[in-house]
Amino acid sequence: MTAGAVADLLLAVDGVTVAFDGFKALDGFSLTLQRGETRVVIGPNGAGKSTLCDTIIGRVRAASGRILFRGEDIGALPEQTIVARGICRKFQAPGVLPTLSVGDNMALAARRDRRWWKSFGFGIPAAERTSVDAALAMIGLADRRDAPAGELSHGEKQWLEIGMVVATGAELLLLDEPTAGMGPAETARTAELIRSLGEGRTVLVIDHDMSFVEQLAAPVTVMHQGRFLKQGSIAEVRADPEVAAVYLGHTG
Ligand SMILES: Nc1ncnc2c1ncn2[C@@H]1O[C@H](COP(=O)(O)OP(=O)(O)OP(=O)(O)O)[C@@H](O)[C@H]1O
Repeated sequence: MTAGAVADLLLAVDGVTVAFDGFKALDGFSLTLQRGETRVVIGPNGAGKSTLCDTIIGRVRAASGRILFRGEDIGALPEQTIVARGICRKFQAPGVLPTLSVGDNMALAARRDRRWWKSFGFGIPAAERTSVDAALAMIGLADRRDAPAGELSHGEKQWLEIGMVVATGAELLLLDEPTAGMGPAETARTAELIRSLGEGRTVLVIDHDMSFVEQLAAPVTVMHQGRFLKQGSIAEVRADPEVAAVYLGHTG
């Protein structure tokens, strides 16, 4: 690895093992992410993808191995501290507050001062308003700003939540099955949205919808039984017989 590559290294999952009652959900798993990279992690059910996200964000503890974010070991930090350092996770199910407006959901996510309940209702700082406006425009919901978030379609709620993850200002975004429950048109729009996140963000996407993964046009890491199996373009992993045997063969 060159000196530049080391300087641009944002996340290193280094030989991480996570055991649940002796069962290894992650088994010496390693992965590195460069700043500005979008990476897709795929693998069959139970491969350990969600456990990987849980471990990065501090919800699950590794029995061994290290997780380095910006070169610092975050493996023992509480989830809140990890989030404050710049990692944000979007879960499969949308977690927007349905009675609040689309704009207010976004404003909450954008608040740097987490004591929002003290200041909410007294207006939001100009810088945060700008990031709220930018995030609403990015997800294509600027004209729904005043609508209660509960009135959005399933896909729109997922996009709002992706926008909220972006509005937090986190440098590393973990997107866990962002197309769950979506049809083809919404899936295509989601791929476009994630591609538009561009250079400024580092994004780790977990999914097993192969048409979505193809549309993301990002490097793919394949997991199997908690272990690293392969890495490459979607075309490369699709053509790999070992991958086909454990995963693609099952999905057609
Ligand atoms: N809290 C837990 N306690 C016990 N076993 C768990 C726990 N969490 C996950 N596992 C097991 O660890 C393995 C990996 O699960 P994980 O959810 O990470 O896989 P996944 O690749 O995300 O699967 P899916 O695609 O089905 O979401 C599975 O066998 C699962 O049953």
